[in-house]
Amino acid sequence: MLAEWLDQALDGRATTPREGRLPGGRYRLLAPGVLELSPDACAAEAHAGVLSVGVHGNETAPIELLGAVLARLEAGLLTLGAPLLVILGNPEAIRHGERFVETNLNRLFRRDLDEAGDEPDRARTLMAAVDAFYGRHAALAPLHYDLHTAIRDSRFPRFVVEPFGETPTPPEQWRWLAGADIQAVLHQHRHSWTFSHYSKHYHGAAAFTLELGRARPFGANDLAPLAPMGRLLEVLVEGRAPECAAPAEMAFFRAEHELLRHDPDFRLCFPDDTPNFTEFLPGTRLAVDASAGAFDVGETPLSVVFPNAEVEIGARAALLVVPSPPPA
Ligand SMILES: O=C(O)CCC(=O)N[C@@H](CCC(=O)O)C(=O)O
Ligand SMILES: [Zn+2]
Repeated sequence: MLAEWLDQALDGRATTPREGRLPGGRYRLLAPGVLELSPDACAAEAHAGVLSVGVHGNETAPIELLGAVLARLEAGLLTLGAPLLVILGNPEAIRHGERFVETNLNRLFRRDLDEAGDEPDRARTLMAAVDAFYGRHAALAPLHYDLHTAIRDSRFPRFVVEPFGETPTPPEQWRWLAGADIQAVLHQHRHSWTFSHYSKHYHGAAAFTLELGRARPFGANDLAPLAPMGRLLEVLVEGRAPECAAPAEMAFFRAEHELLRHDPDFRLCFPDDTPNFTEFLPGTRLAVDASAGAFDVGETPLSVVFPNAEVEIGARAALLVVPSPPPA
């Protein structure tokens, strides 16, 4: 049923029963592509976990990875031990194989959102589902992993973005992520209104955007490097303690500056296929924008993450980051 749910959410069918049993608990379909799993009893390490995939429709590896975890649960190889909200972010964009249909869903997660349209409506549905889920499980620590893949290669193929926010990330998260073979962490320096930021900002959740390799179409993903991440998802399903590794095995960065596209003629001054975390030396010209002028690297070298000159006007065209010490 659970693996079918993914297929059905994608092709618009709704033949799956809206609720039923699974090993260790029950499932309930709350909205298209939004499924709550409720255990009969919570295991000792249970969190109230939100697992989202497909917020960008062309990022398919996380959908395959989560689908495999749900299939193992359904087959009785796992036993549900924690409440989970499983979300297929933007089914329409996934059907099109596109990052988004009209506008980038992953910039819309704010309570004062007043835009009209399918993606803003989807953001409102998902925010309401997350609010209700954390409200139902207020006794458990809130957690949100929003799984993505990146447009470009990366010096660190598997990395996480820690959203900006007041709530400190629980230290065990760094050990879990290192244990799941995440290679780098990027601390955001300002509000970004992404889905993971929503859970951290409004609910104090331990929340991350996880970048799990490069975006490829369904069937073209190599899931082997994601096996440790798959194991982390499985222990979250079971409410067990994850494998841990030393946080210092990961490289840490913090965002120093955000390049915004102000003008239709905005351009980046480095090749399109420049991998994430490529470092540029002082004096290097990184961008030219007819409205905002040129941006040159100052006295400190800067590394570029998520470069994309084709974003909407006013949106982030790249993050510029510097190394930072691992958390104490
Ligand atoms: O590879 C890229 O340029 C984009 C990959 C992606 O979708 N990244 C997320 C990061 C969200 C965050 O900053 O937490 C995004 O841009 O939405
Ligand atoms: Zn993405």
